[in-house]
Amino acid sequence: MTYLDLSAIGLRYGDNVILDGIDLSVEQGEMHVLLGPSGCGKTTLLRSIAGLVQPDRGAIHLAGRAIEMLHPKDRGIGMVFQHYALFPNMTVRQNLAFGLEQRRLVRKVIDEKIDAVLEIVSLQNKADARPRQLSGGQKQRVALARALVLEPSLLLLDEPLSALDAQIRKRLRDELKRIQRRTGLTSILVTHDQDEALSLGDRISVMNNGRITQTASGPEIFYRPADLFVAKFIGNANILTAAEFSRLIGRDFDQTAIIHPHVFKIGKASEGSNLFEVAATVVETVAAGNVVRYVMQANGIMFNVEAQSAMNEECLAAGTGTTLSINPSNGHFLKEN
Ligand SMILES: Nc1ncnc2c1ncn2[C@@H]1O[C@H](COP(=O)(O)OP(=O)(O)OP(=O)(O)O)[C@@H](O)[C@H]1O
Repeated sequence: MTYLDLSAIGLRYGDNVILDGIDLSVEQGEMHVLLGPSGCGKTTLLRSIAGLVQPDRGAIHLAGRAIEMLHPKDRGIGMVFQHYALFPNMTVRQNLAFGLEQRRLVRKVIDEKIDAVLEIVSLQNKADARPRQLSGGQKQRVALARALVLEPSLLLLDEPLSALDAQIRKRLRDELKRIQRRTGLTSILVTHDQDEALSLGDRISVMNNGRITQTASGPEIFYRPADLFVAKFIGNANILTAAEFSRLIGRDFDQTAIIHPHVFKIGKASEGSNLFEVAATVVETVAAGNVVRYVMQANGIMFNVEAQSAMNEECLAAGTGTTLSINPSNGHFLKEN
């Protein structure tokens, strides 16, 4: 069931079109990710939903109610930003109590709600700490708890992990997914990081120049990008023009081929199959833990190949000749303009 519905949202700043007629439906309980390069309008779209920016046109419905004319505080929407914006002189409990006190709830109810949400974000033992005594990851969990404790009907997350270092970022990413599943809170998360989008999003909308180019599940976006922009932005697929792919496989072909590096198999094709076989030369080898990444060349075309590596198994050295097989049904093909 559609829970949040955006229809024809448009916004200009002067002559610049920032949001160019955005239509988007988000299901109840969904974690929806807005993914796109810097400046494509992700944050502006998120702020439009929250009411912090007023679009020039379009309608926004949340749980069946038109909200585009409502004041931000009347929309029942929670927001978490990249920078935590916690009150530095207040404890974690006081930071969380702030919004609840404004709602004039009695102390006992406030404390119960705070305890419940601290348990969700695993910070029960930090209730009396001040922000300066917390790590970046813990501060961001407090910021998340502060939004959750107000029981919003929609949660908006604007690059919530991007100020954190790589290891904490990955841990908090997994935790965020767990918390979102546990609370069942309909959420929209903005990021420009494809790994984050693919691991967090039930569905992903890829944005470019104020438009949504594709909305689909992570695997669909990854393996079946709707256009070249999405193909280039997501993952590390080999993108070969029709002419290049024709040269590679030695047959006429009239579409751009999107072939992920792990789709190439090292070794001969099994007989009777419809696999293509090409003779290739290893140009470069990088052993990266459980995978080996190769740059290979065949018929004058360079491309990336990725193979699983086993312990005690030699990788192919640069200069080695090998045979590659490709199953075209594991590739994705786009008509050329
Ligand atoms: N108040 C404003 N006045 C004029 N232009 C603005 C304003 N706010 C944003 N913009 C412009 O709108 C465009 C979209 O900005 P937005 O912050 O939504 O992009 P984004 O996709 O979130 O980028 P990033 O990932 O870098 O945060 C940018 O070109 C930006 O310069």
